[in-house]
Amino acid sequence: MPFPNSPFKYNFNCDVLYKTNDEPPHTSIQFSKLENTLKWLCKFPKITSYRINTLKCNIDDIKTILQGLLTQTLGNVIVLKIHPLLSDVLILNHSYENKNINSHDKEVIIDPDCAAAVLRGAHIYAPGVMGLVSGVQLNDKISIYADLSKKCKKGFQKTYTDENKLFIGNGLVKMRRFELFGEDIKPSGIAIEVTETISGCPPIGDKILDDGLVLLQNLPSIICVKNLNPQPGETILDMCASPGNKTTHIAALMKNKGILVALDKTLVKVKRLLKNCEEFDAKVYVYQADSTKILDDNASNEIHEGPPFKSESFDRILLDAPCSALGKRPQLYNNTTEKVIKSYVPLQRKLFETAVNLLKPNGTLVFSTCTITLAENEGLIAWALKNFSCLRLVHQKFHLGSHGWQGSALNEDQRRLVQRFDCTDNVDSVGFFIAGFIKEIT
Ligand SMILES: C[S@@+](CC[C@H](N)C(=O)[O-])C[C@H]1O[C@@H](n2cnc3c(N)ncnc32)[C@H](O)[C@@H]1O
Repeated sequence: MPFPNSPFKYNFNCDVLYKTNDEPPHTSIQFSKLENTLKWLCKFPKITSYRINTLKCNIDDIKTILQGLLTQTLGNVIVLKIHPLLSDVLILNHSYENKNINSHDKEVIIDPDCAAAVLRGAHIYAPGVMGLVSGVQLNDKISIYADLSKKCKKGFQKTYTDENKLFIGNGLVKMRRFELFGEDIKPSGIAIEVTETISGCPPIGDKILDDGLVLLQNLPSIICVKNLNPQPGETILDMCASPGNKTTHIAALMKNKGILVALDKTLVKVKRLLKNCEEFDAKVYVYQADSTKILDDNASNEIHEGPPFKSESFDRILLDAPCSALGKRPQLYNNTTEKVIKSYVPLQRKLFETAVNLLKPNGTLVFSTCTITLAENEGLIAWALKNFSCLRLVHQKFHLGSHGWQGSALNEDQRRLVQRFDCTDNVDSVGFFIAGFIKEIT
């Protein structure tokens, strides 16, 4: 099948992307804009970025190791560079697409989420495998197909003939059928080692992730923390922190000096956050908490002892809010609904209000989401500016995205201060939004 034009299973009114929850429906939405956005969501980014953990290593050493790995895997095709503006980031441009790679007779069928990870450089882990033709042996060459209908039954053993089967690359078999499928079998580990994909992204992602030296992290996420601008010795709060990709970056920029508190609502996510902080040698005070309920002016505990906290406790706060997460790329299958997409704004407003109260005068608040809807981004910022007169929207030093969308939510000047990563920017990364505020001294 040709590459898909939309990740969404259900059609929804495009207003859900292009208007705030408070506005009446637009009449003038350009449908070509929607079409471009949906196509862009399905496509893989042409850039891969790695953040180096400066608490444990230096970028030149890691560049040499990674370039060695790349050369070993692909020859000298791809050159790794230090990002011109971000001294702790290595980037790979793989702007060619491997359209002409040949397929093999044997095939493996994987689910769409696993396929999206493969297109970004991951190998295929056992849980992502849906079907594998019978008779394959270890190290057989095999072609990889994504099941975009999500109809393939686990353990399927013939050639899959569904019309929504998408060829995404080739690999080598590392697990056989009896190791993958069966009533009592809960397989783990790499099932297929990917050798080439249609995205051109080199399959080295997983090999470097284990030891807390390097993180495969999208540029907008990195820029978000750079704009928070954490300083050694400060008191900083990461309100929605798990898995900790931004927390560990904040700790590195603070050089582990000061107080960094990271919270998440869910216990399993807190455990993951703790593990990552440990792996990255990041000094972080981690707690399980609902960040809408962490403000209490009668609190008598020290900040590093965890919530609740008094008003004006923190120099800087990151609110990387729970959101509809529509910015992930590539996205090959998404069964979300209009109702779910619209459900995040009330929670984001509560979290935001708590953040404003917890911020010291002159403190910095960064709000971000990994989604593209107007309501959760420009709409939320317009609401914040209307309700918190102490807040001033500020210029972001690292501004690589495009400006905010036109529409009733923000005026021209305000739109220039927020940054949006979507199909209108020059970065070609994932969908993301960042706004930075200073709390004025009143
Ligand atoms: C976008 S993710 C955060 C990603 C993280 N900042 C990173 O870069 O690795 C949002 C997180 O918010 C958490 N969350 C949702 N509601 C919350 C609440 N009321 N209080 C605290 N955390 C919450 C979710 O469990 C989820 O882990």
